[in-house]
Amino acid sequence: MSGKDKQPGWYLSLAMPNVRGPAYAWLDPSPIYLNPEAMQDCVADMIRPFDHSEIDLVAGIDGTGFVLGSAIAYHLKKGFLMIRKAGHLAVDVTTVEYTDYQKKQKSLEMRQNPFPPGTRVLVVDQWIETGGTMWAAVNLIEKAGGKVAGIATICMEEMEGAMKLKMQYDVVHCVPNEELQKQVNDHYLESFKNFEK
Ligand SMILES: O=P(O)(O)OC[C@H]1O[C@H](OP(=O)(O)OP(=O)(O)O)[C@H](O)[C@@H]1O
Ligand SMILES: Nc1ncnc2[nH]cnc12
Repeated sequence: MSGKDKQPGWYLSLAMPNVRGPAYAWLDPSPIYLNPEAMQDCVADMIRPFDHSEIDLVAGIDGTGFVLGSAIAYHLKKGFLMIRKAGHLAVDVTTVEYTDYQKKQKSLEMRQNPFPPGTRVLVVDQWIETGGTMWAAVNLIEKAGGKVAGIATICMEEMEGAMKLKMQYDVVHCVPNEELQKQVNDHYLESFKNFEK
C-alpha cells in the first residue's frame, strides 16, 4: 500500500476476532506483527507524539507487551525493562497484585532496583482493556522511584480504570477516530466481517 492510500490506523483491520470463547481476549492483534508494513506503522504511531529526549528507558509487560516494547526500545536506542507475570524472575523482585479483563487475580513482578531514582520510563503493552494490568505496572515503576514518562499501546478501551490512566499520564494509542473507538468499546470491529466464512 502506498503512503497516500493509507488511512490512519489502517493496520487495525488486520486484527482477528476471537474464535476460542470467553476465556480469551475478544480480538487478536498479532497479525499486525506478521505484516512488516503494519508493524512499522504501528510502532511509529505509538512513539510519534512523545518527546523522545524525555524517555530514559522502555518497559514492556509480559508477554505481548514485550513485542512492541522491545521494538520501541530498539528504535529509540534505549534499554528495555521486562515487567513479568509472576514466577519467572530468578532474582529479588517487587510484586503487585491486580485483576484484569479475565477477572482473575494475577501478579506482576519486576526485578528490584532496575534503574536509578527519577528514571523516566515509557510503559508499553499490547492492549488496555480494564486498565488493571497497566495500573499494576505503573505502581511497580513508581514504587521503584521511577517516573512514568508515558504509556503506549495499540488500543485503550474506554473503561473506567483505563480512563483514569489517561487522566494521570500521557497515553498514546493507535485508534484514529471516534467511530473506531466505539467499535473497540463494543468489542466488535467492522473489519471482522472480512474474517467471516
Ligand atoms: O487492561 P486489562 O484488562 O488488564 O487487560 C490488558 C492485558 O491483557 C492482555 O494480556 P494477556 O494477559 O491476555 O496476556 P498476553 O499479553 O500474554 O497475551 C494485554 O496484552 C494486556 O497485558
Ligand atoms: N489483546 C487483546 N485484545 C483485545 N482485548 C483485550 N483485552 C486485553 N487484551 C486484549
